[in-house]
Amino acid sequence: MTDNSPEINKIRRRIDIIDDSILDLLKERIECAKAIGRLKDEDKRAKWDPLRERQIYTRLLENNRGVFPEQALRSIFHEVITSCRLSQKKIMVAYLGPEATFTHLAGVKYFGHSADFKAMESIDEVFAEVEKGRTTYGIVPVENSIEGAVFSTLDSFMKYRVKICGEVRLEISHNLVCKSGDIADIQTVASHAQPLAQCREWLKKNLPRIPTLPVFSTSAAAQMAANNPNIGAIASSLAIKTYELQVVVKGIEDYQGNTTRFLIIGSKSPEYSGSDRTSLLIGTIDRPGALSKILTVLSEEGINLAKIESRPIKGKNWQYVFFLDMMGHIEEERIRKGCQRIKNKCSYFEWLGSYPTGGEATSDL
Ligand SMILES: O=C(O)C(=O)C[C@]1(C(=O)O)C=C[C@@H](O)C=C1
Repeated sequence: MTDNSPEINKIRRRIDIIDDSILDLLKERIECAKAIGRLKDEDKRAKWDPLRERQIYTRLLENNRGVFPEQALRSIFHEVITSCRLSQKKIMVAYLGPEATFTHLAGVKYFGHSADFKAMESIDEVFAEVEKGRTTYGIVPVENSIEGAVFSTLDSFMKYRVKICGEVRLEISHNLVCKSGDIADIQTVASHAQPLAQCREWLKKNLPRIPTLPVFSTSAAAQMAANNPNIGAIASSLAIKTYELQVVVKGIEDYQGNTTRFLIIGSKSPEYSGSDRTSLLIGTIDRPGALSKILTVLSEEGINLAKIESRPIKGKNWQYVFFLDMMGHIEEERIRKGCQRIKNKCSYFEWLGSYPTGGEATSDL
């Protein structure tokens, strides 16, 4: 028992009353959300309303006027709103497992702690799970700021019928871990191919004679390290706790600000939110200048192209598809018109979805 001054005890009683009021208000809020959920059911309307959610954050941050730490305020209301949304409709999210991968971390960041998560063994299986309707959503990595595109994700869009529903950015820091925490015990470094590539220079300099072993996820590597004292793993901070490992060296990535962008996939894209991205998958007609004609449409319609990526079509040598990301929502006239004009100039056209932009990358959870 600490011996507190009467002043401290008085303020603590005040804090207890405030916490109880916050809890009462949270209970009242979730009941309101459930009531809206029932009304939306009657009208067969989507539960998720990204525009309304964005308005809530904007209003609260404005009213806060910088008093409560902004990032913390966002995180608190993110948990509150996702929990209210989940009270209207339970969701299950498939992710590239096992537990504690960076994709799992990104999923928790996006959907909050109240969602149910299901670990899959490959990106392909995450897509299959969503397409078959066995989970409401899936989350997959799509690009890294250092290594570029995640090809298996792009290729899966050609194979499965799913829609993009959202995006989330996570700043990634890699840790070298092993069972003892002693670098001298490490005879092999295991990880997913991307983290191994992102730490290539560090490994070459600090562990020059130690072979690397690519495995299907950072968590699989962490699991191997937990079972074998001579295996080091490059893994997330969540994996250290989950698999009871010791940190050898923190932050071994070759470049700072290493950020991965993840996509949320589902059966239906959300409505206009006021700050959206639209993704397309197109095949161009094999004619000189075909791609430049498409880019001209974008500039004529005043559409901002955020990204373009090409992928070879499997089984058709030297033929390519393009993944295009543009700023705006398909419900906006200029995007709808731009897409229609692009469609007329393509051999293949698929709208992959329009969804709220992910904002700043953060590593906090
Ligand atoms: O306002 C609504 O439409 C709600 O369903 C409530 C609520 C919320 O908790 O504030 C929950 C889900 C929606 O995505 C938006 C907001």
